[in-house]
Amino acid sequence: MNVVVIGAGAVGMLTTSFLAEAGIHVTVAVRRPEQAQELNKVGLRRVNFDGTKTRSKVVATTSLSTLPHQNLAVIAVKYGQLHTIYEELSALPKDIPLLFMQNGLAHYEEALKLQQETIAFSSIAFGAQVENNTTVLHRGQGMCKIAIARGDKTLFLRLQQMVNPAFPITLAQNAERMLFEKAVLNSLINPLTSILQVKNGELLTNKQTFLLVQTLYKELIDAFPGLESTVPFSDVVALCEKTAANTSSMLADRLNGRKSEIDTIVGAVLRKALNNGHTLPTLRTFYHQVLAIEESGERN
Ligand SMILES: NC(=O)C1=CN([C@@H]2O[C@H](COP(=O)(O)OP(=O)(O)OC[C@H]3O[C@@H](n4cnc5c(N)ncnc54)[C@H](OP(=O)(O)O)[C@@H]3O)[C@@H](O)[C@H]2O)C=CC1
Ligand SMILES: CC(C)(CO)C(=O)C(=O)O
Repeated sequence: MNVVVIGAGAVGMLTTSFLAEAGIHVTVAVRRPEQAQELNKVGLRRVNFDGTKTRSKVVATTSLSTLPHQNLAVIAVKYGQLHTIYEELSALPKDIPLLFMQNGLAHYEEALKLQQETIAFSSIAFGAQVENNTTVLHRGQGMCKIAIARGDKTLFLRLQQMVNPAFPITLAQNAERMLFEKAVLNSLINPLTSILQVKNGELLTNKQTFLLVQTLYKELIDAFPGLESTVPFSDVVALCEKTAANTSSMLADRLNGRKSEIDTIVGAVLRKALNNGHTLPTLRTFYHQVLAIEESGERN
């Protein structure tokens, strides 16, 4: 099987590493020539939770259009970078399934406008952190849920059987609902970790942050009837525990002076709640705090 992964950041490198380990021929499409050169020269290194290292041989390119036919394209750039690749994605053959790995909700409608026959989305409950151009840290084992919004699921069933138990894949039914539930989890974790500059695990171990997570959760379940049964509080705790050592993607953005995904994650949840007549004052405060930090242009 030939798979191209677009974007060799935290999620892209981790996914590439596990796919390559399963015997899949993976090409990574990156935007910086120096990253492509390094990956082609030394391969991709994954540091596992126990400190062991796994090295995979991958092919890296900066040109998506010159690739031979692929069985799947995995899109692992951030939401804010998607607009830079939509044109290239539309130029890919219609029969190449596309798998979008972003957190948040805004990409859902946009991706479905592409011409490809099979469009799938994922909801990731693992942690990944970039160490350098060729090294990724696996920072918490968790499920990669895939939901096929349109098209054929055969390829994803094959993928599910091929990969490593350390990178479990499960198929979900309703892509939009799956993304919403993940956006709720991210709304509980990401803004707080970014504002307070703490790793995910500290949200549980610090009594004050735990209280804030509980307050946010209460607000969310009041606004969305039924949410308590599909995203029980125990899932929030489990995600923080499993990714305890991870720097959330929103904190990673802050530390690297990049614009975060606050609007596609928290902004989207706030807008949905407002449609139900709920303003979510605590979450709204954190939303504006993250935006204010970004607007200040701070550099760490
Ligand atoms: N990190 C995590 O633990 C988790 C992240 N997620 C989600 O996964 C998605 C990806 O996040 P993450 O991996 O952390 O982000 P990163 O910033 O680590 O990676 C994004 C990568 O995309 C690359 N990129 C940007 N534009 C292009 C382009 N035009 N062509 C090729 N590559 C490009 C960037 O390249 P460059 O290095 O050159 O800037 C960067 O390497 C996000 O939506 C995030 O919310 C979900 C769960 C966990
Ligand atoms: C799974 C989790 C919470 C891992 O940190 C994540 O989705 C993120 O960082 O964006």
